[in-house]
Formats: sequence, C-alpha cells, structure tokens
Amino acid sequence: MPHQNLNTYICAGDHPDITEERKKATFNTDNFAATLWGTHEKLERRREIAKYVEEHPELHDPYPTEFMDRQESLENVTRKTLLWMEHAENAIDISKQEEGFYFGTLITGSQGHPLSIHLIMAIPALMNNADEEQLDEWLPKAINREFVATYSQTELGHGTNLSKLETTATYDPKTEEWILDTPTVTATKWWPGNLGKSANYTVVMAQLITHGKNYGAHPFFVQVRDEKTHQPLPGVILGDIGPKFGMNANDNGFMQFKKFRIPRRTMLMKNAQVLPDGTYKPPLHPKLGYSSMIFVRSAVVGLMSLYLGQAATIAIRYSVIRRQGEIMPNAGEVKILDYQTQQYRLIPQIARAAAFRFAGIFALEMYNTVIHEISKGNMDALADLHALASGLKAVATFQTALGIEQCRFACGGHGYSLASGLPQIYSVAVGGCTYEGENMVLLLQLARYLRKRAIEIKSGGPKEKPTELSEYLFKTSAKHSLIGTNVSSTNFEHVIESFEHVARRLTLFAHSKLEKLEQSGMEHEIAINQTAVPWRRASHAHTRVALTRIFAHAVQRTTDIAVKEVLQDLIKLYIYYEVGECAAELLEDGFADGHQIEFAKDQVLEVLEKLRPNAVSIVDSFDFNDRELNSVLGRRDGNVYENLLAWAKSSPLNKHDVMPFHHKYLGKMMEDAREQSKM
Ligand SMILES: Cc1cc2nc3c(=O)[nH]c(=O)nc-3n(C[C@H](O)[C@H](O)[C@H](O)COP(=O)(O)OP(=O)(O)OC[C@H]3O[C@@H](n4cnc5c(N)ncnc54)[C@H](O)[C@@H]3O)c2cc1C
Repeated sequence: MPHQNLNTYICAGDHPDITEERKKATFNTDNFAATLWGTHEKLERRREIAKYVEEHPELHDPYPTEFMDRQESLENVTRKTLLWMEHAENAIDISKQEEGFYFGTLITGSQGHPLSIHLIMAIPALMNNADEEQLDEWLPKAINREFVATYSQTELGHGTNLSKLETTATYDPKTEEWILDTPTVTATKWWPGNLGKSANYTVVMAQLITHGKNYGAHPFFVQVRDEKTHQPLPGVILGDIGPKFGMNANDNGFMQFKKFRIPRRTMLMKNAQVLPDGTYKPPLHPKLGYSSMIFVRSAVVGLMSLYLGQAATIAIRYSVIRRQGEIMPNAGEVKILDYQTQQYRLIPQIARAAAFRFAGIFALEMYNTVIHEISKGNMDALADLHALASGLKAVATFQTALGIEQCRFACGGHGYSLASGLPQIYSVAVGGCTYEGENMVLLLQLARYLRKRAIEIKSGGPKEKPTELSEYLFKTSAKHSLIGTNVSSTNFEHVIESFEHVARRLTLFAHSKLEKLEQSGMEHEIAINQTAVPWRRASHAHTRVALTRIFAHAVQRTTDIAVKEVLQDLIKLYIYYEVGECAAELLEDGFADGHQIEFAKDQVLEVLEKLRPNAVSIVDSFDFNDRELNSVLGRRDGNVYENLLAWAKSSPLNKHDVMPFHHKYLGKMMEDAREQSKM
C-alpha cells in the first residue's frame, strides 16, 4: 500500500482531486527529484533559491508579462536582470552555473533577457576562441559585466552555410587594422540575440581576407556601441528585427558595417592567427573553433528536457482537475487523465523529458572530457562528440516541440490560452529546432560521420577504437529481433539491440544507395543529396540508440529502489513507444514481425496503466514551482478555475467596461443601423 506522505507536494487547501492523486504515489517524490536534479543537496538548494525569489517582491513581475507590449517586456526583464545580478551573491553560490541559471530563470522567465547571449554564447565563444592575452583582457570584464556581448554569425542571406557569409574583415597591414564591411543587403547580420538594443560588444563571424586571399569565416570581438552614450559607433548600423514567434523579451538584432576599422588583435586568435604583417597562420585543427557551438548544442538537450517536463507537468496536473464526460454511463464525469488516449498523449512526454535530462547530462560530461583531452593535444573524440551533440540536439528539440504541442492539444480550449503557459513554452522550445544548427542540417552532419563508419565497416573494421556509442555499428546483428522474447525482464537490452540493428542497417542501406549512384557515374556530391533522406533516417536511428543506451545506464545507476521501479516503468514506456515509432524500419527487412510490433504496442498500453496512478507524483518530481511554470492550468494546488477567472480579469482590456473607441465604430454602426431601420 502506498504511504500517505510519499508525495511531499501535498498541502492543505489544495484541490482534493490533485491531493487524491498525490496520495497514490508509490515512491518518495523528493528521492525522485534528487535523482533528476543530481543530489538531495542540489534539490534543497533549488528550493532555497525559489523561496528567496518568492520572498523578494521586487524580483516579480508587476502584472502578467502576457499583457505587456514589447517595450514594456524589454524594460521589465532588463530591470529584473539587474536585480538578479544584485541579489545573486545573497541567494546563490555564484561559482555554480546551475544555481545561477535556475535563479535567473525564476526571475526573468523564459522569453529572453538582455544577458541571454552574453552568458550562453558570447562568454563560451571568448573562452574557446580568444588566446591567453585576449582572455586576460576580456574575460574578467565579461564576467564582471563591464560590457554586454552577443554572438553575430547569421546574415539575412545565409545561416547554415558558414562558408558563404558575406561580411568581410579585410586586413590592412599599414595600420594593422581590420576593415569590417557589409558589402550587400544580404550580408546584414540578422538574428543575433540582444544585438538590437542591449549589447555593446559582439563576436562577429566574418570572411577573413589578408594579402588578397580569403581564408573563410573567422571570429572577431568587436565593440559596436559607445560605452557611455550607448549610441552605435560611426560605421555600425544596428536595430531590432521585430516581433517573432516567441522570445519577444529578447531584442534579436540586425547589424551592418560601413568600412568599420578595428585593431588587428580584435581577431580571436586562440586557433588561427594573423601576424602584424598580415601573414595568416591556420588553426591546428580546423574544427576547434566550433567547440562553443558543440557546448551550446549539448546544453540545449538538457534545456529541452526542462521545457518538455514543464509542459507535461502542466498538462498532467490539469488532466486530473478537468472532468469531462463519462466512461461508465451514470458513474459521474471522469478526470480526463483516465482516458487511455489522454495517457497515450501525455505520459510518453514525461518519459522523453527524463530521457533528454539524462542525455543532456551525458553530453555535457562528454563535452568537458573532450575539451580536457583537446587541451592536451588529443583530438580523437572531437568527431564523436560533434556527431553525438548534433544528433541529440536535432532529435531532442524536434520531439520536444511535438511533445509540447501534444500537451497543449490535450488541454483543450484552455491550452490555447496564454494562461496555460503552454504556447509560451512551445514558442521558446521550437526555436531550438533552428538556432544552434538547423535540425535537418545537423542530422545531415551526423550522416557524414555515419558515412565514414560505413566505409570502415565495409573495409573490415574501425580505424580507431570506436566509442561506447558507436561500437555497435561494427557488430553483426542476430538473425531476428528478440523483442517480446524476454517479457518479464526489466532488461531492455534486446530492444536496444533491435534499435542498433535498425541504425546499422539504415546506415549501410544509405551507403549502398550512395555507392550505386556513384558507380552509375553520378558525382559524389549529387549522389549525397540524392540519398539525403535515407541518411537522415540513419542519423535519427543512430541517435535513438544513443538516447536509449544513456537512459538505460541512468536507470541502472539509480539506487533508491522505489524510484528505480518507476524509472523502469518510464524507460519501458520510452523504449516500447520508440519501437512503435520505428516499426516500419523493423519490419522492412523482416528483422521483426507484426506480432513483435503488436507486443510492443501492448507493452505501451500496459505500462501506461501502471504509470497512471503515479503520473502526478512523477511530474511533481521535476520540482518545477509555480513561478517557473507560469501556468494557471499547471498550478501545484490544482485550483485552476478561480485563478483562470482572476487571470482574465487582470487583462488590460478589462480596465474599461466600454472600450474608448466603441462609440466611434461598433456603437455608431449599430446606432446608424437602428436609425435606418426606423426610416
Ligand atoms: C530564436 C532564434 C535565435 C537565434 N539566435 C541567433 C544568434 O544569437 N546569433 C546568430 O548568429 N544567429 C542566431 N539565430 C539564427 C540561426 O542560427 C539560423 O536561423 C540557423 O542557423 C538556420 O539558418 P537559416 O535561418 O539561414 O536557415 P537556412 O539555412 O536557410 O535553412 C532553411 C531550410 O533549408 C534547409 N537547408 C539549408 N541548408 C541545407 C543543406 N545543406 N542541406 C539540406 N537542407 C538544407 C534547412 O534544413 C531548412 O529547412 C537565431 C535563430 C532563431 C530562430
């Protein structure tokens, strides 16, 4: 029998339907939360930080940000960002990145803030691209916030294709300066976060030209506004790109240079260098400059787990408050979470959020290890890391966006209201499909890695010892999938091996298609494009293997027995749901048969039923508080309806019973019509 207080989120005054759910918990929610957040100590710190924010009203919004226009949003979030920094020393251990991030999120919300790109991209870009002398000069100032920086790569005409960026940096050895120029409209920098109004410095990616030769895009660290007046410097044109699908508290900007001169040492010289006479010295490893991008991609995976977890929390809590329709006639309306279809829509999202959580941690740990190895001159694992981060980022952002939309659909009409918080979470999360490498392009980059492995497989084996996540490519599959032959076990090895078979087969399939096209005389590059869809499938399949392996390891490592049991249910759901997702690929070559797919589908329904009573307690264990969720539907206390009404009443439109323009238009229209009908 579940113990009454295993769920620590129960409070007096909560909606009885949500309390009833929480009393069903079969595990201690704090223990689960500690597993997700790392340790009990880290969980405790989260709560202390959240309490601090609650106790300081100046850190709150004066009214819901959904009712603010962009200028109000920008001013409000800028005010709060400064307070975040002022309060940080009292509230958090500033040496701990995760505390800073959490404290900041609680204060600034999810729609962006003026230091977003300074913290997430500009500082990492400096750390990865500036040489020691440059770091000594700029890093302390950046950390001290003596300037606000951003990262300017994308242009109006080009984002993905870095080699065709048009902004030029031409070296003038006479003055030892670079001349930055925007030669065409399409060369205008477009999108950089916080560039529009907030930042005064930026890392700029520009084509490096010296002694008449173009060496490709390189990073420069450029002052673009006056430190005192904040006016754009002469020769720099700056502005905001206008409202977007989301993140409207971020002033994404545009920028043009008019033969703007900057000193030689503003080129970031950790990797490539240009000497005073204009001699170009290439980087040791051409991909080194991309390491800050790999870092952000790895971090994005963890971020997606938060967004999907938040959406699932909102939808699942609301689904035990909302009653609509009956399952048994005259037995009373049921909680909508009791419908199997609702469970099928929502509970897999919790499983995916957990999978992305563990994958995000894994990717960042791998990033740190690889960067450490690189600092010792060992580049071996860089390609593996790049491949893993590309695949995880693409799959996690895409599935998160779809998952959040499922959560929103599952909340009916109230999901469409900004009061639910779901459109805001979606609008921010879906941006992740595009920024930091457009998803399709990333999957095709991963395909390049798989192509190399396919050549190695065909020529007898790996050139170097493969990593834990790629060694399966060099194994041979069993004749037939073992899905469904090990029913009672919680060991999903045989299912993961089936995913490995799919990934290996799709890789070799795409490779043989490519070879055939080439043998028929097609040029390599054309043949690659003609096989891009099969390669994309292979990349997705390879990433599925990584996600399931990482998730399985995390479950194995869990020590709390009750938490492990619920995680085993979640991974079971995750894995068998994935079997459904790749059913066609398992059936295509006869590796699995229809019975096995049916078996997997039954497992999904079975485990959904088992997870149903724990659903609220599992989402509680993500430990998102009400400020973070910013959702009337997802409130911890479940008191949804009265608060929806209160939220609507705070709409500025409701300040007027009669709109000031009413009599000018609608009022006049009706009056005229009445007059006319009297005639
Ligand atoms: C919210 C947000 C924040 C951003 N922040 C920043 C920032 O701070 N700094 C910055 O510099 N940029 C930023 N960007 C820009 C972002 O990095 C680019 O939008 C992204 O790199 C994609 O480039 P693109 O827009 O040119 O798309 P495109 O490259 O034009 O892609 C359009 C379509 O073409 C396809 N495509 C393109 N190339 C290929 C190919 N080789 N093979 C197959 N298909 C292809 C893509 O898959 C996609 O479907 C941001 C964007 C967003 C949405």
